[in-house]
Amino acid sequence: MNLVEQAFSDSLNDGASGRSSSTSKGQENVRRPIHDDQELCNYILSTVKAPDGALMIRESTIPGSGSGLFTTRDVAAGELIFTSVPLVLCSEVGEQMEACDFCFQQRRRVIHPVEDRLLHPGEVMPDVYKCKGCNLYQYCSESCWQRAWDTGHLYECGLLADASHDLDTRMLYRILILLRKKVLLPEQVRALARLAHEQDKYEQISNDWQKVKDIAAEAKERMKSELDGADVLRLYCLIRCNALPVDQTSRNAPLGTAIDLGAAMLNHNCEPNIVIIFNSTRVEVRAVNNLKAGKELLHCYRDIAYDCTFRNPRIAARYQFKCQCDRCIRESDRHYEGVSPDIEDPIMPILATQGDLFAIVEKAKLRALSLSNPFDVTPFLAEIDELSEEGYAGRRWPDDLEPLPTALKSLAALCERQGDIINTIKIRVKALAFAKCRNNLPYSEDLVDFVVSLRSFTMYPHRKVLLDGPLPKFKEFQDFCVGHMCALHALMARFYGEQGRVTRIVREIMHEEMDKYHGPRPPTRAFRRKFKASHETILKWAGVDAKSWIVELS
Ligand SMILES: C[S@@+](CC[C@H](N)C(=O)[O-])C[C@H]1O[C@@H](n2cnc3c(N)ncnc32)[C@H](O)[C@@H]1O
Repeated sequence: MNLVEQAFSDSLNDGASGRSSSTSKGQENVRRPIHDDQELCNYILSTVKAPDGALMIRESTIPGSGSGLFTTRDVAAGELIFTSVPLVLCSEVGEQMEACDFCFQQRRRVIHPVEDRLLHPGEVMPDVYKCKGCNLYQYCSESCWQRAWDTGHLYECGLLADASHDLDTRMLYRILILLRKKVLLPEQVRALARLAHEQDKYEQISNDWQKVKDIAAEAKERMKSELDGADVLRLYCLIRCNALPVDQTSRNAPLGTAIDLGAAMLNHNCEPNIVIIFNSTRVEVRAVNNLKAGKELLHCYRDIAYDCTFRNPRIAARYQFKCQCDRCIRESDRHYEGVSPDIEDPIMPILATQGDLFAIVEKAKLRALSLSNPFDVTPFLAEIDELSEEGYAGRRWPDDLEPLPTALKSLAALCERQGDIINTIKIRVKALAFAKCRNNLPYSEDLVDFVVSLRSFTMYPHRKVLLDGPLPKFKEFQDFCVGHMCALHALMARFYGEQGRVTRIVREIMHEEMDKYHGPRPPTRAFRRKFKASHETILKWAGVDAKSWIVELS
């Protein structure tokens, strides 16, 4: 074992009062809390950039959840709390993946990955560059590949033949090789080794414990690690508990995963008070609410837009805890209210409908992508309606309950691909009106897509369909578009900061839109009145109740 591996192993075993029961029988494995080790806390806090003394690691306010990260100053909504550069990053790979394993620029959204602008209609990104050695990792360009090679890929490339596509497994390979080649520093790996791992819970509860052990054993072999097999297994559990999705949109399609010491101190709540944005490879943590000094910073680990029936099993499987926050309790209670007495447990039929809704979208995708068939969205919308009628354990599926809004958004995206702009807008209006929470990243991303499609519609006032269809008038679409642009800009400033790249892009298109607009200026009362009336007309046209989507323009 080299010095770095030794430091890692010593710290893994020093952080616990004993080894895992699987490695040293009879000894209980109790992890020493991070907040009890001031030196470690100081080191972790030194890895993040925050105003002096603005953060603190203490015992979490969530019972039984160990340590947590707290702000020691008042923070306003939208303010940057800290930034950091992760210790290790690892990108998704595979046919559909476009993530660059060096710079992690977001290529899968309507915003250009590096230039400060939206993509032009039909604009496609250049092809990704695949490493010729491993034929696995992908890069934006040869120069990104070269930089990735120089900073570590050269050590792992030759060991990755037929390697797993699973992200956690590749993160494990990568960390093992960085330890072996002493790319990480001893103080970094000492802190890494002290992160939560929940190995005992995995071992007792997880159905795939044998698989977990096999993956760790294969990783040790493949990466020629000299760490003890038990330490490699612990490292794998630790990755699963702490890896942060590299996701600039929170739409469940991360570009990869990252281990960041500061972010690894954040505990989970389904109604988070912070948001994490990846700006290329940099982690940016912002407040979503005004936070008083002394408040614990809480992040939603995953699936924020989804309901607890979908979100909780995924969180439990990965992080080994059952979330008991107020939102989970509210959502769970709702499923039991008003259920017919002959239904023993409403959860099973609800899960079945969730699956069926996803299946309709898959069918629509196949249909839309098949060359032989012109795509008509109507039968799929009808199927969704039919399923919704009784799908909520014999009652009507609630409009705001996922995956209904997501299914509609997916159908709208298919319509957009086919150039069916009217249905794109109509279905998107419906999906956004059904959104349950309008204070999170996935919603802001949906709003970006929405205003972009609206803009492409309002750009052409003489479009035939606007002149003779039974549609709201062009002016009403314009009021609607300008109002939503303003709402989007305010939301972006909160998530990305006033000077964030995405906020600047949105601001620019908002100004372009306003330059063409001849009505009263937002946010005057006259504009707000006009916007409200046009909003109601368009929602009615899309078949939704105006009260279901009220936009406050400030
Ligand atoms: C990324 S770490 C967060 C820091 C961790 N609390 C620590 O002491 O190192 C994730 C782990 O924290 C714990 N945790 C986070 N949020 C929790 C919650 N809401 N309820 C219970 N445990 C939680 C779980 O053990 C989870 O695997």
